[in-house]
Amino acid sequence: MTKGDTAADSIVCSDLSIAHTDGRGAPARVIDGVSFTLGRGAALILVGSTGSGKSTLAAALAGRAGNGVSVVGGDALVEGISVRRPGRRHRFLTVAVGYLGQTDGPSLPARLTVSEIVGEPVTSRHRKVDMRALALRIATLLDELGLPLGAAGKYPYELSAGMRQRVAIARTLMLDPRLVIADEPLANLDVEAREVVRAALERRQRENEMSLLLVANEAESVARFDADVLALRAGHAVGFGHGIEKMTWTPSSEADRRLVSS
Ligand SMILES: Nc1ncnc2c1ncn2[C@@H]1O[C@H](COP(=O)(O)OP(=O)(O)OP(=O)(O)O)[C@@H](O)[C@H]1O
Repeated sequence: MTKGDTAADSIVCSDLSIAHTDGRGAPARVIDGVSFTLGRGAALILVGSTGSGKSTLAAALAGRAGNGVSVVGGDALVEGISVRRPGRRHRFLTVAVGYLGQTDGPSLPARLTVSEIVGEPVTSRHRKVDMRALALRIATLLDELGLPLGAAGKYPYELSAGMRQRVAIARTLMLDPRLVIADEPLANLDVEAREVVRAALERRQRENEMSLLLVANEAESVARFDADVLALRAGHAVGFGHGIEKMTWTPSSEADRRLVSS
């Protein structure tokens, strides 16, 4: 597949297993045999208690699994690219998929301005950059996300936690990704800012058929993005359905059900 092609589905995850190794003992499986399909322009919300593997799965699907994390079974095609063996197409995967990690907002690079942070996906990939066009694009994104005029020149320490989170989201959207994978995108946001972020994502879903995979333990986003819900417990899929009401659960998943409906 070249950059212009579009895979029929955004994600086809087939019996995927992922392990963490700390360099000492045997690898520990943190995702075990997970399967699902995310269609073009559709949304999937990952739910589950802490440590259930949501962040590990999200990062691996985005091609951003860290050191010591590896696919040990099955595979996932993300925008047509195997996350198990992406090879030279890893670069394309990171362009096609806008990724927001759980700590991206709180840990923005301290020495860069907001403008440099949001523009980095462009400046790090292209030798020649039209700086005026880039500045305009950054300003438009910041404005869409409700950040004040003047934020572009500020450093992370000058911003509130909610502003930093929205800067990280602007960076995620910078390259107009086909798919956004975002780990707790609404963390640190007040009600108003949550709505601004949901609107920005939903508009791209509706107008550009951008697909969404979100880690989010909250019901409002499920309805807003008309999402499928996949519940994880200890790396296993224990519930799945379109919207919370229509989920099918494995037996003995009472606690997981309460987590989703709360
Ligand atoms: N770098 C790592 N090395 C070894 N084990 C890890 C590493 N990162 C996470 N784990 C383990 O993998 C499992 C899944 O963690 P993960 O962060 O993916 O879960 P989560 O559902 O996203 O949790 P949370 O909601 O707290 O973010 C946990 O048991 C965790 O301890």
